[in-house]
Amino acid sequence: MNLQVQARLRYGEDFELNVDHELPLEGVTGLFGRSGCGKTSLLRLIAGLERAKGATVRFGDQCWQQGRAFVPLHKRRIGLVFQEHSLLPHLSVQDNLLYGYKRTPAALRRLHPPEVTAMLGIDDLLNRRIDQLSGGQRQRVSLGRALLISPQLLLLDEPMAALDTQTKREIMPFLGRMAAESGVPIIMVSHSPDEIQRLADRIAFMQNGRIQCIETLHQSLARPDSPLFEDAGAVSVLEGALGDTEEDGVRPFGPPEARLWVPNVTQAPAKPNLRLRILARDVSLSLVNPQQISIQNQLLVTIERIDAPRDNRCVVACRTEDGQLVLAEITARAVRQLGLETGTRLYALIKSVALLE
Ligand SMILES: Nc1ncnc2c1ncn2[C@@H]1O[C@H](COP(=O)(O)OP(=O)(O)OP(=O)(O)O)[C@@H](O)[C@H]1O
Repeated sequence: MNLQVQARLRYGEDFELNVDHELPLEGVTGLFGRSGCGKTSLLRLIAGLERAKGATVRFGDQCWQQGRAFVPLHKRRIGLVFQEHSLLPHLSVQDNLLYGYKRTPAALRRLHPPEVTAMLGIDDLLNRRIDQLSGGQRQRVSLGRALLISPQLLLLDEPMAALDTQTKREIMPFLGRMAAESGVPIIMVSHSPDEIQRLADRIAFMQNGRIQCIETLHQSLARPDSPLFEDAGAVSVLEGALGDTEEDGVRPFGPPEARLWVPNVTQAPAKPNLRLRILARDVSLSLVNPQQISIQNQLLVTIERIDAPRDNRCVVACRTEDGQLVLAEITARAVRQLGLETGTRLYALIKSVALLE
């Protein structure tokens, strides 16, 4: 099922949103781009908060806008969460959560308070007033309230932008869990590569009011000029199962043929599907199997691509034995001296990994 959006929306002389795309309605789609590129405008158009003349917005086989037809926000059954929470300050957490739930016809309710409060870790807060909550707790309640109208679609406009780094880290696992467990497709505005790498399944890259392309996260990370590399250089995101902590305090990640070890920074139970981020500059390459070396994470890989050098450094894209891509950033001189080329089998030595919970 797809969301079809075709619209032109002009603000004064300087900005025009001009889109004609279909977004798959499955998992998390990130709308990514610089400030002012039109992400929020597109989200408002999808929500029905903005009404562009002549636009078409179709959700699967439902027509939300076309010709004279226009379905208002409250009839689109969309859950909305913005940067700043929009909770009702005079009501308790419980009453805020139930506000939309009670107004949703019983036949349409698919998500219910007990599962949503457990998913977002807010069971203990139900009797508090909104002004007795931290910023992160308020955003979790906002997410809960949006989910409890059993929406067909969740629209998140930088829900973590107003939070400090520590609180963002605290809320990220809840957002991830919500995306995986609620079954509701999510469109999330973000200008943070970090958030996109953690949460998105696909990304619509926006620039100057247009969608440049829509790619899966892995397609985007496989191209050398990915906009997701702006912050920290080239990055790989591996997906795999996280095992239980072993005696010496590390946890296995991924299948035996592509096994990595991660420090036990989390008390999280073993999980079948988690993401791990590796910065390309933290990966070295070796033609021999290094035995006496302190780096524990060594993967047998095959070179798939060597990018043209930039500032005398090359990104080498390597395929792991379980079919994922690990990027290594090494000097052009090392590429030459080791005689590296497409198809070379060698070892990727990974100095540091970060779990994206
Ligand atoms: N109601 C409005 N009237 C006039 N101009 C507007 C209006 N809303 C947005 N704009 C302009 O349209 C452009 C796109 O804004 P929009 O908020 O969609 O961008 P954005 O990508 O979401 O930015 P940010 O990441 O900073 O939130 C900006 O130049 C903005 O100033």
